[in-house]
Amino acid sequence: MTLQAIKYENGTLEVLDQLLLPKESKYIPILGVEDGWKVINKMQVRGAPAIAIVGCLSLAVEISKEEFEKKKALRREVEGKLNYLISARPTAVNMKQAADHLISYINSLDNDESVSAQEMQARFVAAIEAMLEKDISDNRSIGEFGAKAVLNNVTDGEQVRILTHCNTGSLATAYFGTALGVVRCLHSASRLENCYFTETRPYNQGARLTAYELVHDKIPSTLVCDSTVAYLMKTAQINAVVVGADRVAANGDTANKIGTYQIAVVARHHEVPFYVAAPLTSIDFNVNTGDNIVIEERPQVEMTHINNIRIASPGVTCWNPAFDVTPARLITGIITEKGVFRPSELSTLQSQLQDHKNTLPQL
Ligand SMILES: CSC[C@@H](O)[C@@H](O)C(=O)COP(=O)(O)O
Repeated sequence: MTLQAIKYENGTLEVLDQLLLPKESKYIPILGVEDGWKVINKMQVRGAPAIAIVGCLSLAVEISKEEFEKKKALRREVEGKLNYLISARPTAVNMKQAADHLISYINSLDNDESVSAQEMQARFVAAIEAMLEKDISDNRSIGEFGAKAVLNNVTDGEQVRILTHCNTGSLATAYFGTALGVVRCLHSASRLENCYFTETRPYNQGARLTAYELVHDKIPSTLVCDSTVAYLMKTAQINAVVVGADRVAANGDTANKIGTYQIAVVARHHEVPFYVAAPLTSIDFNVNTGDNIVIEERPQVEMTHINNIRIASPGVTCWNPAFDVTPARLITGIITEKGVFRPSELSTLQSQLQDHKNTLPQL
């Protein structure tokens, strides 16, 4: 049984507090948008797809409790609150894509005179609830396409050694995961020899969260320090690197957890294929290249302290960017729910992105 970080049922939402993991598994009740914004901003919930799902579900929780006599009032509230949720963290694009789509949807319901205020409210909440199921099925497809791509490069029956970074599993998505979904698929096909994964300083998504998931699922795995990657590739014959994404630019440049770029450089040096696994909602066709992606900078205290204990010398100055951008030329393929694409093929995906939008409630 894979971990469930987001629990939602009939207008009630709880999220696993990822700041307490692995010491404590405690769920936080989310009573509305303000709670949703806080858990995202404090990184109690993190990972691009999970941020979007929790943000939108927090809105569903809030508006489910309200009564709207006028459709315009509902539309205004939805638009204002979605824009507020986008501001919780800037780099991952999934919340923004979800907000844009939901705003178009609420506008279309508002303009449709046959739809009452109550029906508009119910249909809007149902549209958000559908995101959960869609994320799970997209992750399964990403896992299958990714496993196939990795296995294409090895002989029949050979087991593979994968390296991943950060946390991209059930804790970062609705369920199953993206890059970690690929690892899960390889493992269930008995084709995974080992999954190596980095600590991912300073928030330690690897040591705390990926370790928690892999141990929980009994997947063969080894934790390495971030600084071990080059030596690992020299000595362990890694078959592929698979990482997630927070925002993929139209040219394929990819923003992901800090440290991803240096892993891609090392992978190229050692001729190891480097894959990005991400749903279509992580691709931002409005941004031409990675130079235009805003990189979030986090508080210094995340570097100087671990669990409130100071590890860095007092008075030191820190720089704590949460993400970096891997240039498209270092990326072998982008694994999506529609298949694996070279960065140069991304433009052909734009029409499929339109299909994806059409699978959500018809506008
Ligand atoms: C499926 S999660 C993909 C990315 O969001 C993930 O790799 C990552 O960088 C998460 O960063 P975080 O700062 O923990 O939200």
